[in-house]
Amino acid sequence: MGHVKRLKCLVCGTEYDENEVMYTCPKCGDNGLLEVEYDYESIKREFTKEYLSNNKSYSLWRYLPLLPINDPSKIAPLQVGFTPLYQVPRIREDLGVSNLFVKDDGRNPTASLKDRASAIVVSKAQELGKTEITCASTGNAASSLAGATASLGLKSYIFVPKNAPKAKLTQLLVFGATVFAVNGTYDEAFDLSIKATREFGWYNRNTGFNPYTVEGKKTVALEIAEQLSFDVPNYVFVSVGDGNIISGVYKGFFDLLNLGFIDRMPKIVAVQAEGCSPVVDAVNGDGIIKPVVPNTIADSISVGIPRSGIMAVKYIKNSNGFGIKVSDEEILKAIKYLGTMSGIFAEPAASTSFAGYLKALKEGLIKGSDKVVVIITGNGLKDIDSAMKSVKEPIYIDPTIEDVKRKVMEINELFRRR
Ligand SMILES: Cc1ncc(COP(=O)(O)O)c(C=O)c1O
Ligand SMILES: N[C@@H](CCOP(=O)(O)O)C(=O)O
Repeated sequence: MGHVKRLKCLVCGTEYDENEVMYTCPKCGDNGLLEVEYDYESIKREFTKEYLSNNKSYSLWRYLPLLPINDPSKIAPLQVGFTPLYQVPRIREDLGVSNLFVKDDGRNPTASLKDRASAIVVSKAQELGKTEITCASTGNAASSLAGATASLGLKSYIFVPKNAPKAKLTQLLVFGATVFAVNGTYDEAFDLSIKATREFGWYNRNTGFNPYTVEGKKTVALEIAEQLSFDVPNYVFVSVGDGNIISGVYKGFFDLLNLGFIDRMPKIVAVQAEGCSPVVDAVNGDGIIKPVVPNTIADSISVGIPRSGIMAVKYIKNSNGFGIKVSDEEILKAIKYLGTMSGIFAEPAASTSFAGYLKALKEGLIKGSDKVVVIITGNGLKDIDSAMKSVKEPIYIDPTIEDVKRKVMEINELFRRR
């Protein structure tokens, strides 16, 4: 058995046994997000530094005692997690900063951080005997769910906006999901998937509904802490849509604090696009989420009604973090800068966190000596049409060495004139 003590409603505080409820608090309805609370004293007996040093698993299952899994024989087989934490030396030198790290979570099996949540939810579904799982998504959560269900032979029913980036749609189809391409927004797809859950009895993975997505996403923070030998950063920069990833980041560090692995919490920084910033506005304002009509190139964070928003705002404030907004132009520039200076390829929603870091540094909100981790949440290959907007066209040539020579001379001439 796992070490979950209870589920607690974030809104009214009612406590439930983990077998008592499946999704949100019955008293508060769809707003009643549940937090998963653990028996830290029993975890402490199992999960020690010695346990970690003897552990040969380099995936999120390395942290099994800290996860809500009761039957480890049911866990999903894809290799999720333990993504690289880079020191990015060229960027450090260019910006004159000494302590920057970039966590590349685009290196997960379906190329986004969402794999962490899907691994847990699908394993939970197996424990519950559910073979049909649904979710609403802008594409990444969906492809992670479809990949995880494919690995186990389960069925997935996916609701995505019909204009989701083609690579994300392609992943879904290749993984064999049943795809409902909704003539509407992600927010509409979300409501539809909840209705379908109630209609057909499918298990639902949706963020802000299923309490276990945060538990999967928190493993990114557990890894960051371990990769930094538990000397945690001052700041962690996270792109925000629904606010579920950032809640997971907080929760991971919070668990480690309660277990005595770390002695302070990093400040968690939310980054959103100027055209869709309900969480940042709430964090920097009165704390209340006001839904918006999204308008940003970063499709994955194009979320007008942040379903984990209440939790995200609470956690960001608890950590003494802050929120920052960036323009679409800054998001595209960050894709190019990160790619050119580190070899890391981020999709727009993922480069948003890095754009926020650059802006916070420029505006003096953080110092060059601060220890900072920027999380890259999804791979740039997910949305090459947007990435192409951040770069120039290639040099088109005839297949002759003369043409190559001519172009090289032109390039050298351009450099001389600069
Ligand atoms: C690549 C990427 N980055 C960031 C986010 C934001 O995560 P959240 O919606 O949990 O705030 C998402 C998905 O929502 C995403 O797919
Ligand atoms: N942009 C997200 C929306 C939902 O993702 P989730 O993991 O928070 O449920 C996506 O990737 O679809």
